[in-house]
Amino acid sequence: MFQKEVTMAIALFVSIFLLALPFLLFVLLKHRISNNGSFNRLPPSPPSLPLIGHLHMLMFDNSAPHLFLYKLSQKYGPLMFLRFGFRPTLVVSSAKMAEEVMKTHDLDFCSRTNLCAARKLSYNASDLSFSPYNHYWREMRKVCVVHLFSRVQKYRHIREDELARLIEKICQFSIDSKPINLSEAIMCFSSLIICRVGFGKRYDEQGIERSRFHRLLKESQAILSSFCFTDYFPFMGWADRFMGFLNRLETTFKEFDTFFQELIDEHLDSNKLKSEQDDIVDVLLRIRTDHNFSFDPTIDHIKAILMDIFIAGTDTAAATMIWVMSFLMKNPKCLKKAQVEVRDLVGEKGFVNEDDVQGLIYLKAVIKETFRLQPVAPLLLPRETRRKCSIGGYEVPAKTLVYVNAWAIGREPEAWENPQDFRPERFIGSSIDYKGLNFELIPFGAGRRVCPGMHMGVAEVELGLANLLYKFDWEMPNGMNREDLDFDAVRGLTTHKKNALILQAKEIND
Ligand code: HEM
Repeated sequence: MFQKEVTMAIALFVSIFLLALPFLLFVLLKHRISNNGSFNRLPPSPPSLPLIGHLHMLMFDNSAPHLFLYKLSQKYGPLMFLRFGFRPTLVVSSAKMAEEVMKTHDLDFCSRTNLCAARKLSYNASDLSFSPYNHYWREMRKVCVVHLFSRVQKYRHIREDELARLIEKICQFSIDSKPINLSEAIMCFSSLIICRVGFGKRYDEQGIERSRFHRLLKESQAILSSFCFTDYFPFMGWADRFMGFLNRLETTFKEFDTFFQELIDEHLDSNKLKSEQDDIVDVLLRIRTDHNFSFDPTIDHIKAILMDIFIAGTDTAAATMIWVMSFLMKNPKCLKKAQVEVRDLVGEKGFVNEDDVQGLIYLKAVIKETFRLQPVAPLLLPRETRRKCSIGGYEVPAKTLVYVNAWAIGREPEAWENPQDFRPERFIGSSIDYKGLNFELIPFGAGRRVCPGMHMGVAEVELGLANLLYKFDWEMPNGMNREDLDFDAVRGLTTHKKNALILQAKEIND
């Protein structure tokens, strides 16, 4: 899809290029002059074409963006400068440079860029994920961390309840000796948790509301990873309109807005605001009136934060669980070790709770190793430089789009002994963690923009996996063996496994 759009973009360009050539040469010359020759000090860059820069390279490469950028960085180094249309882009591909960007120069690199779809869906960047670094973001993030993201323990009963239901579902497949589509079951588990935590609702698994929720989630993910001309060529808004992108964006936004408005109205009507078991909509409505903001918070601000939770919180945890289970299936020794650990620790109790999970050293190491090899947001979220700055001996212009390639960093030979092995043991007894302090492992990012939902996501992943390993033995379905398991990924905001993980579960008490 993305490639088709890029091909059309290039076709359009070829046709207007010759007409616009004199004007473009003038703009280019002016740009060089205004940069005062600073082009010489930019990080290394592959040869580029006039106007489109390096966009054509994306077109001729079939791989996902993090793989494409990784391959290029092998040749041009850990700091690489690209230009996608009119947008200067910096690609960071080593732990050392990531530390420069997200720690030493975090204040210069901690803004977000103004991308067309993200701006619209985030109510003009009134959320946390896509807001530029400014006073609004600082205040909103502080309030959300204190009142929302710190409530991990409050939602423990929801996670444990949904897990019990997931286990029941898998047991049924096990009794019927039928293989289960684990990808689907885990996605369902994760989205039920986020709906209950976020909106206080348990959507019926087959219900209309649930399919509405899923359709909106899929559409928003697709739109956010689609190619939009204006993001790279500011004067090409007409092309987005012509290709129907703006209509699609407007329709999706309206559907979202209606969905959130209905949720908010229901919460206001049901007068739940003083309830003990309040969900995130309740909390947001309450802090809107109780907290002394320096700006006037509106219902649109609340909707924007809900959008964040909806998009950032739903499938990240599920994708992580699916990748971990895939890695374990491929590596039966690791699977066995993880199962022995959890069964020894929990004994006959019948269920692993969140306190038990704290004692699981090997499983935590397996999760870290999976994050090293397959972070679910391999390019994190793109950042933008707030001003011209120097890094690694090079100069980076203001308003440069910055991609930190966490996927490339996880495979960096300098950072790991034998980076090609699968070997969770490397993390046992090691102080390396994913909390944003060790730049060789940054699946949640680092610095001011580090993921605020990390603890919520990890709680769900650890609890879910511990129980899947405790309750069941896992085998490939009839006719398949471990060699058939692939690790192909679909490109998108979150990297999902391309082919569903279908396994045969066997309850250990059988
Ligand atoms: C395993 C699960 C998760 C992973 C791997 C993950 C990963 C990430 C990454 C890589 C970023 C970008 C960090 C950066 O730019 O440096 C991010 C940002 C963010 N995440 Fe997560 N995330 C997860 C779960 C969650 C959950 C459960 C929520 C909410 C309930 C959430 C909310 C957010 C928000 C709001 C941001 C934007 C922060 C900002 O720009 O200020 N995430 N996440």
